[in-house]
Amino acid sequence: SKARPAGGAKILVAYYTRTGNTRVIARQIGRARGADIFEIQTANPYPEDYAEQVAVAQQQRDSGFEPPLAATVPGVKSYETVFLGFPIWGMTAPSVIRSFLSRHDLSGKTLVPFITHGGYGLGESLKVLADHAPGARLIEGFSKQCDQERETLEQVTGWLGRVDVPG
Ligand SMILES: Cc1cc2nc3c(=O)[nH]c(=O)nc-3n(C[C@H](O)[C@H](O)[C@H](O)COP(=O)(O)O)c2cc1C
Repeated sequence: SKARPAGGAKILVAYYTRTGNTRVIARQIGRARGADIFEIQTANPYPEDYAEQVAVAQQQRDSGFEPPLAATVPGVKSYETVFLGFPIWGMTAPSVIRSFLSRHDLSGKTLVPFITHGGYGLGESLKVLADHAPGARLIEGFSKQCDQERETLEQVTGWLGRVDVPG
């Protein structure tokens, strides 16, 4: 646990990322507020392949599955404020965010979302937070459009189709 101003509230920054966009924001919040940082991870890794990941994410979203977490936050009770970060997947929060909220009691805490998306907005994600952390004080957070893996892959595929090299 990092040093923080005397009398300051204890802050946790918990985030999930696949391609690193959300991590950039998490680290900046951590630096600026002297907060503890926790990377949310699934016990079983998701597919590396983008198309496979989209299919898994959609299946887990539609079935309401909560994938097991690799680890939980030690001493979550001691935090007064939780910044919670994630990308938008299939117009909502990734399933692992529901797992996280089910496994950590955030009642009485201030919950501040920070969300990255590929251009289609926040979808159902704020409702997921309200439903799965009903005792938390959910305040307006931060959101930002970021690079999309799909777009990068399409552009690279297009470019490679035009590259005239042996092999
Ligand atoms: C499985 C999957 C589903 C996605 N679905 C959406 C979506 O519904 N709307 C959207 O705007 N972006 C969508 N994206 C794009 C991500 O939200 C965006 O690239 C985000 O910044 C990724 O954050 P990260 O680098 O922290 O993983 C999706 C990405 C993935 C991998």
